[in-house]
Amino acid sequence: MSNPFTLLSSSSQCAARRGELRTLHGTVQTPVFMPVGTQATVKGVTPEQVRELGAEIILGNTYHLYLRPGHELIKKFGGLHRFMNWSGPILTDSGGFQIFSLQQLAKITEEGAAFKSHIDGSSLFLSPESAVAVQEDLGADIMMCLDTCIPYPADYRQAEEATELTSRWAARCRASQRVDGRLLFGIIQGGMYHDLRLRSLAALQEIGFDGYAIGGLSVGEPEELMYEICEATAAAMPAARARYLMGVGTPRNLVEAVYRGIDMFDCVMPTRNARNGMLFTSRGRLVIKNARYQDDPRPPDEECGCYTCRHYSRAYLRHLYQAREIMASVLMTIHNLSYYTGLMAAMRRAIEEDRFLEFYRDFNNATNAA
Ligand SMILES: CNc1nc2c(CCNC[C@]34C[C@H]5C[C@H](C[C@H](C5)C3)C4)c3nc(N)[nH]c(=O)c3cc2[nH]1
Ligand SMILES: [Zn+2]
Repeated sequence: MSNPFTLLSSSSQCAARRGELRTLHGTVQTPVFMPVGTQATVKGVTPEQVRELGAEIILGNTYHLYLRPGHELIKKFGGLHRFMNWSGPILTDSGGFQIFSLQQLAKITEEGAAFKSHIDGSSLFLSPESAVAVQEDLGADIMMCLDTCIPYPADYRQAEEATELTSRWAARCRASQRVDGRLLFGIIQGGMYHDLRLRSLAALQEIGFDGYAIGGLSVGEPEELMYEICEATAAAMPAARARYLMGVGTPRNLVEAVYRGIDMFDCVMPTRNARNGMLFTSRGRLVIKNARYQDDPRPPDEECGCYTCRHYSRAYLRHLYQAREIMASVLMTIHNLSYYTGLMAAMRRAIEEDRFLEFYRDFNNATNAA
């Protein structure tokens, strides 16, 4: 299998690296942040706005689309790209995480995961084979194996059993995949146990995947522990393949993880927090409903060139938010996603110019000062 990832340059100072990932719908520059489009839309913004604010690839989800409107309907409409009018790459998660985060409703067996729909309570089942088939019906460019996301904390035996099941499911995902140029990533589990992480990675490499994800992090563990597991696992992952840290994270998390050699990220924070009136800026976070912004004429972030920062004041955004206007979510989502894509572009440039350590220090000084 040819390798879709090209390593363009590596920092001489740390594990940060600059690459590109070729997919059927275009090439993605890494490190990259992938905005989340849970139900076939990046909430509150059009695909044109998502493209305009700098996103190259978005994330969809098997679990939600499997439930509503159903992957057969989307397939009938030509797949997720046509259905949602997004012509760029799409990565879909397998649904493993949702099934386990809806823990109380799921029953895990060797065969797969039986669970109750959170929409109408109907009984559903996802096997490794059906999870891959649904992602193929959706037309995903990058698919994720069905895995068991180990909760935190978990004892060694629980983590070991779940990790070994994830490896057996990964082999079934790979074996059931159609040969049509779409990419399939394996997901490393292992809980917070280094030996299980290495065992999980070795089992996935034995099967062979187009890229590898670090799963089972950002599940409530202390940030320092997330960095420790991320660092040790990334260092053991094949340098020639893309590395995806699932569900991460805050701007600081992204910088710390790129420093440790991660290439790809997804997180609901920029979009979800925007809808809750929380803005990310180069000077730290800004909670727009705070009375201090009532007559503040400045844009959210004076160093940001996004549509929202070019045209609107904090006072106006606070007014919209207090008035529960739809435009509040639209404008603040545009800013937060622009901030995230801007941060990734700045990191890509810093790695290209081999000055990532300087970038890392400046970022910490700016956000610590806030
Ligand atoms: C937040 N921390 C975290 N996330 C995680 C995810 C989901 C990634 N985002 C996809 C997702 C998840 C939800 C919310 C949105 C849309 C859709 C449903 C797909 C992003 C994970 N997904 C899988 N398959 N396995 C994990 O171990 C895992 C660990 C995570 N740790
Ligand atoms: Zn902005």
